[in-house]
Amino acid sequence: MGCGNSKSAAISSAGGSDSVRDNKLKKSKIVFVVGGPGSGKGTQCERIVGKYGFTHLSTGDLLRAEVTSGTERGQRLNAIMSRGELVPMETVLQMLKDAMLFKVDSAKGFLIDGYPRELSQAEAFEKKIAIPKLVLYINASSETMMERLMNRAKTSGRADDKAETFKARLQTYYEATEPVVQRYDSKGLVKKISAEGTADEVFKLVCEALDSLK
Ligand SMILES: Nc1ncnc2c1ncn2[C@@H]1O[C@H](COP(=O)(O)OP(=O)(O)OP(=O)(O)O)[C@@H](O)[C@H]1O
Ligand SMILES: Nc1ncnc2c1ncn2[C@H]1C[C@H](O)[C@@H](COP(=O)(O)O)O1
Ligand SMILES: [Mg+2]
Repeated sequence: MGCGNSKSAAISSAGGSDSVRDNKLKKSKIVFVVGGPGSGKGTQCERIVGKYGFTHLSTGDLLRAEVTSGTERGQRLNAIMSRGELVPMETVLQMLKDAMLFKVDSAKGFLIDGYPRELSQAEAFEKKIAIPKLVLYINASSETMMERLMNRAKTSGRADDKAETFKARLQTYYEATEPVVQRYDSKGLVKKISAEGTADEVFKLVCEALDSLK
């Protein structure tokens, strides 16, 4: 895959035994970026990378790369994603961990965009990878998200940028992902960002939240 997230690539990049590499991950600065479909997670992550030099990993991008590679697994994933449903956690967590291991030596911190999307994903990540330092909750109304996605659909080529799929994704988001925000809020880790303004305005709020991390 484009980001080199295969097990062997991860091993040759990070060096050391499995437990040494796992320990490096455990100590890394991890920020979850959570929000509804089209809220602007990817847009803000791009800007954060520019200013803070974090490594951005989007689970949606990792999955789409697998789809593009044309494997049988990619075809199965594509069918699930086109329906607006979540793919099995084992698949996405292994892809994510491999991608993190590949970058662990050079990353100043990780922006994990689109994961966790359900409570079981949060629990598995904490058990197998690390506890996040912060959760950036990118919050926009369903009307704003719909409008943004319908705009993106004109150029994105994404199979899930359709009105019907948006409704399913939104339902998945409210039912499965919002409880994740509540879980981390109760631990004091959530910074809620209003994403209704322009991308520049939202970025200002994001920077305030990230600066509080130092
Ligand atoms: N603050 C903003 N104001 C207006 N448009 C925005 C803003 N932020 C993002 N957009 C636009 O909205 C669309 C969705 O943004 P983006 O792809 O960043 O969302 P996302 O949360 O990553 O979505 P997904 O979950 O579907 O991957 C894009 O076309 C982007 O350019
Ligand atoms: N963490 C995830 N778990 C299950 N499925 C996922 C995850 N991240 C992405 N996906 C699937 C389902 C989403 O609708 C699509 C697109 O993701 P996005 O983050 O919106 O690009 O991929
Ligand atoms: Mg995105």
